[in-house]
Amino acid sequence: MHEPQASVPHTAASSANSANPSSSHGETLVEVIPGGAVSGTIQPPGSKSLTNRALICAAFASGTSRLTGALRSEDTEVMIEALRTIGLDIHVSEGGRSIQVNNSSTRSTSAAQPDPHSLFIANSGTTIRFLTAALSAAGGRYKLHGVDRMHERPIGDLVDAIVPIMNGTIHAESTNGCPPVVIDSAGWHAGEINVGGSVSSQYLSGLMMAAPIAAAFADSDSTRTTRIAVKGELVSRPYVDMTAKVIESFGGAVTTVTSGLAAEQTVAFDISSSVNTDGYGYRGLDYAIEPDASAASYFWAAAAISGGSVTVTGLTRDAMQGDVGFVDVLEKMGCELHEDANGITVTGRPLRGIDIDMNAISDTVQTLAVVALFADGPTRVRGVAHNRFKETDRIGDLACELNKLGASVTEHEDGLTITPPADGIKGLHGAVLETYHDHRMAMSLSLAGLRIAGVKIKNPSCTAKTYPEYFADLEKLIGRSHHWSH
Ligand SMILES: O=C(O)C1=C[C@@H](OP(=O)(O)O)[C@@H](O)[C@H](O)C1
Ligand SMILES: C=C(OP(=O)(O)O)C(=O)O
Repeated sequence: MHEPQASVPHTAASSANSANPSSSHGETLVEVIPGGAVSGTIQPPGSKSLTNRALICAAFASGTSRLTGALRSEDTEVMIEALRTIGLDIHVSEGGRSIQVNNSSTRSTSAAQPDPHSLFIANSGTTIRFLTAALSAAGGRYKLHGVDRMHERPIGDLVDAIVPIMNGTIHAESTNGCPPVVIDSAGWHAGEINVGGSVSSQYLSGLMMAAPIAAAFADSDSTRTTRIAVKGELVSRPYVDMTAKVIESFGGAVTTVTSGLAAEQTVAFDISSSVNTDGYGYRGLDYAIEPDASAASYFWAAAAISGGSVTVTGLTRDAMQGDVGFVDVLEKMGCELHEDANGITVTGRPLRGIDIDMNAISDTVQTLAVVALFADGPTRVRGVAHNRFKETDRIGDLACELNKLGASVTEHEDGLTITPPADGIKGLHGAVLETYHDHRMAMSLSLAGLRIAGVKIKNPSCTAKTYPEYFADLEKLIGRSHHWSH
């Protein structure tokens, strides 16, 4: 797998609502046809973050684990393929929703292996960060590499955190501490870990999940507690709380420490695990995965933009994913919310611009930015400097594309201000928009087409990273076809 591949539908070309193809430059474009209020009920596929966490824990758990409601997409496929490469027996069924991880097989994590395992992880941040930590703890020789953009996404803070506690060598090969990552490890030794948290929370999450793996491979201890302290700021905090919950489901224990820390340490986590008789730090189990809350943001946004009413089922405020908090952002903008045991409904109302810190829910910034085009005044997004290190620069590139639609978007070091035209929607117009191989750019920008004619999204198959069926699902929800052109 080298370039994202999507099973995208080409249905609209023959539909009554579709227009004629408007581009013939050899590129695929998708255009959502403007129409009325979007109302309906939908359930997105499983959470990427939970699927990849559960896969890591299951791979180092005793016995068999069965994950249900899992996500099948490029980001989870590269994780599964990497785990198979090191010897895991993984069966995928029910269209990817069910994943069985059998741990009766022998993992190939011996430091004596002659050649490093070559693990291709495309552009999956969770996969490379979680595996770097887990495999350095398990021991063995690996080279983790991906697409060009992955080799520009930082991992230096994670490598620097591992060096002092690992027996062996680990280094990031590209400039500025970016992948490929080369590991030659005989496992971790005991000791406190310090990690930077200002670029990505995934480093900390990876180390937390790796701690029970390291304990399992230690000769002497059958129980071990590892302290992992964060130096300075910690971004995307809800993902760390999610990590703690997954670790606990698979048999570990996590305690949050906020006092008695050294200078510069802002928070620490004590991860405890006991190694069972099979020699694993985790215990296999049946594990149900929530629908993806970041994916849900597009459908809630569709209601907000169009003045409709959309229910996303399978997600409530009790969800483990912080991104369900996106509904509160929409409420702040004027939308109405309704929650019951079944899910959360957003009903669109006249939208007002807001000033909001989105550090905790940064994957929904692009969704919000598109909703903000239709508000009565400017929206200022703060606290998301880390969005520059994702699939693309999600501040600069986002501002560039929104400006093409007629809004006035200013870039700040930590976010952006989206100012809709003075004459509102009349001042917005269609454009051909770049997606920068960023699934969230494609999914969010396409929503502008719900109310603006001629919004054409380039290379929509990049949604395969986390949501291969996105445009098919959107089409079902909005009840009319979008139009494809080549
Ligand atoms: O831990 C996770 O599952 C994730 C953490 C976030 O990354 P950062 O911590 O880099 O913000 C988020 O953007 C990503 O999509 C998934
Ligand atoms: C940032 C993202 O992914 P990752 O960091 O896991 O590649 C994302 O899915 O928006």
